[in-house]
Amino acid sequence: MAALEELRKQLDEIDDQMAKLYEKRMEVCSKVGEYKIQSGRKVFDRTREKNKLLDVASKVSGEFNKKGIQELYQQLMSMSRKLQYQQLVEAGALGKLPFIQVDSLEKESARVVFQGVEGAYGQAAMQAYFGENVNSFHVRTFRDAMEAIEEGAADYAVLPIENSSAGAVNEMYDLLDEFENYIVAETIIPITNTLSGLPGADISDIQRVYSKAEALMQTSRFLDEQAHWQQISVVNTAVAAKKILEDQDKTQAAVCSAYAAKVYGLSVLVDEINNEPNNSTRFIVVTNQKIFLKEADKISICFELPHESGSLYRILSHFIYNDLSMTKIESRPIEGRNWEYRFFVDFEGNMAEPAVKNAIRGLREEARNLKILGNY
Ligand SMILES: C=C(O[C@@H]1C=C(C(=O)O)C=C[C@H]1O)C(=O)O
Repeated sequence: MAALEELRKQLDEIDDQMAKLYEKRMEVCSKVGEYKIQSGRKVFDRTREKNKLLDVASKVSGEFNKKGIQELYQQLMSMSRKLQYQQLVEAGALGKLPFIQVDSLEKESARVVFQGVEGAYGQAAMQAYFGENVNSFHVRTFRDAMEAIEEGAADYAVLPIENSSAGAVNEMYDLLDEFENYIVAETIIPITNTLSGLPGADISDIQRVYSKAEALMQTSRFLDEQAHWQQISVVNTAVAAKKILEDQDKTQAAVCSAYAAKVYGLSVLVDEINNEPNNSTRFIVVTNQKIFLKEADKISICFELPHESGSLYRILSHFIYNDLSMTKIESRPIEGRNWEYRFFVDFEGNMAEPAVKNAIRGLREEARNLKILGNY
């Protein structure tokens, strides 16, 4: 016991020195920051940091210590950069915001596009955000919707980005990177499947059930209880509902939303037949203008990283040191570059806040092809 106390005393003495040296180092870094503000030089100097890591590693012995001191210095230099970015913010040297702040969106006169057909969940999400009387049209694919926005054929698109049980809609992430369109809002709607049939039909009449394959799977427990029901897959839940109306056959039913049932004049025979209750989908509202709402509190970005050990760690440190809470991270393969990835990160904040400006500044310097997908 006495030996431990003695050793800890030694550690305390060393740490006293280290703390003083840390403070001294940061003071010098702050002078470097002032110099950079005056001279307009960039905060991050990749070559200098690389050399510094080699230099400190050469001053200690053994692989374990070489790695350890490099890790320590990566952290020290990251903190030094954070301090300098803060100085830049305080000196007002961060320039204009990359997006224009608006008080509200012009919802009434807007023309909005969704993917699918009448009665699709995308339409329900659109109406949840823009109201039932919205001026809208629909297109066949997500890409068609993104093109309609880019060309200006529509002011906004409402598109799914994530389902609570099935996860990310991968194609949307790729399209957000590819197109110069931006997220301005999001809306979450419950995805509650029903069994719907012709008015007057009874559940005992049913012999065939139509729906999209995913919806048949999401409701498999309910459907499989009726062993004699034939399950038939069609392209869309709303298409299934439409078929029931057109065929006028009481033995047929659709697995679709209550909304699609309403659109095609069907009766809900059994409500909420999902295996998983609380199944919901998050939809984003996309436009071709770089705007954000005053009360926006979430930012989505994407970036690529150099193939180096620690590069993701260094990027993520910008969130930590600016006290920003990261809410989501996804990665997608980069087309044409096997086993390289583009990262998509959501974090809390508004672009007008200094901490966010600070983080974006740092991220832009250190990540490749940083793109701000929107603040909403
Ligand atoms: C302090 C500087 O700024 C940054 C931080 C460094 C450090 O803490 O040693 C090194 C290079 C820069 O990325 C500098 O440019 O010297």
